[in-house]
Amino acid sequence: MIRAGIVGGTGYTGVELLRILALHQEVDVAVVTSRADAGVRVDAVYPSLRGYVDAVFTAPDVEALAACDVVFFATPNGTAMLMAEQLLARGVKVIDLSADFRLQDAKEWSQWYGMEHACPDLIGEAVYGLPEVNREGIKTARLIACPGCYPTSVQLGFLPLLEQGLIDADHLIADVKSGVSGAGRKAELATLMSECGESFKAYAVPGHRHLPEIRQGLHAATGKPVGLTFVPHLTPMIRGIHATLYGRLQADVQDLQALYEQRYRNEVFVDVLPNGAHADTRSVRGSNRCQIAIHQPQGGNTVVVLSVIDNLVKGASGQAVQNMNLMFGLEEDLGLRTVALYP
Ligand SMILES: NC(=O)C1=CN([C@@H]2O[C@H](COP(=O)(O)OP(=O)(O)OC[C@H]3O[C@@H](n4cnc5c(N)ncnc54)[C@H](OP(=O)(O)O)[C@@H]3O)[C@@H](O)[C@H]2O)C=CC1
Ligand SMILES: CC(=O)N[C@@H](CCC(=O)OP(=O)(O)O)C(=O)O
Repeated sequence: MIRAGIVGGTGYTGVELLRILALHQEVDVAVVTSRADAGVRVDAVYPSLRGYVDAVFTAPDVEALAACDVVFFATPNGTAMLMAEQLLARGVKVIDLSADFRLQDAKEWSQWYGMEHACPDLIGEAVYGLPEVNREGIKTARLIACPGCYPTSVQLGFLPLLEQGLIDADHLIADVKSGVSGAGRKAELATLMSECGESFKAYAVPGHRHLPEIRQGLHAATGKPVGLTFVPHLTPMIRGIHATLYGRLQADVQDLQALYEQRYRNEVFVDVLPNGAHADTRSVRGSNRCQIAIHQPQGGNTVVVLSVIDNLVKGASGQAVQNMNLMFGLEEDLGLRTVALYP
């Protein structure tokens, strides 16, 4: 059995990791941390896990975590980078759900995240955990930087077109909506029901910290810097990301549908919907799938891609477990064979 540790087990991505790993036949959750709930049983905080997780929250402690085979960081940005080096030195694999190792340029990371990086030397070693792009690198990695939720939906949606050079990479638009669990479990005015319920708004239009991450991934796909307008929105739903992506075709493409089906034909977690479909977040809720629909309105030269994920699953904890499966030579979908909750 793989001994797993979770730092930040009381947060939304932490409890989602617990939900998935509770039924993963190759994993034993050995350590789960919370500073606020140290000493409290996991199933006392989350009764949904009664009978599935027999563990008590402990304060984060490198010695206890070093006894694990793999440690997931489901913590705010700036936390994993303080412990990753020590754990790696002790032979522990690290899967970081936060943004600490996502950007390859430490200076750019500091500008967007407003802090100095604690271990810039490790950034080059980290493998960006998007299996549909980096599967081979993930298999041999010691340190995984899990993609952000918005970046997962946007990259999977744009990749087939950019890899083939079919759209103008200087003028990409990603208009993306997120449910409120994307903001985490901590109390915040903006995510109170009376603030965000019955309402809908864009935010961070001048620049969101996922912009450089998306640009980095799309640059790698197309081989040159991309021009991207990314506008995130907060919607009054709990889970889900809906990305509406726009690109200007610069070549005559016979069959966009076939292009997407071909690109993702071997991807168990990317589902290209039939021609003319409209993807909805409800159909991926609780599952590790990204569903994609492709449109070319009125046969013009603008392509519209709809890409949906559950931010807590394919956008975070499910993708983290997908990465773990690859790192440990397991079947990629072990523990992740779930059908979305509906309605
Ligand atoms: N929510 C989402 O949809 C997604 C989130 N992410 C990223 O995943 C990470 C976790 O997000 P989320 O679960 O939403 O966050 P939450 O705010 O819901 O949970 C954070 C967790 O981290 C713990 N924690 C906070 N500060 C520290 C610290 N300094 N040291 C150790 N533990 C700490 C908290 O417990 P305690 O304070 O008791 O220790 C809590 O368990 C973030 O980096 C987020 O950006 C990525 C993709 C999607
Ligand atoms: C709705 C909402 O508030 N979403 C978050 C996305 C946070 C997130 O998941 O951030 P990382 O992927 O970088 O860790 C935000 O915009 O800050």
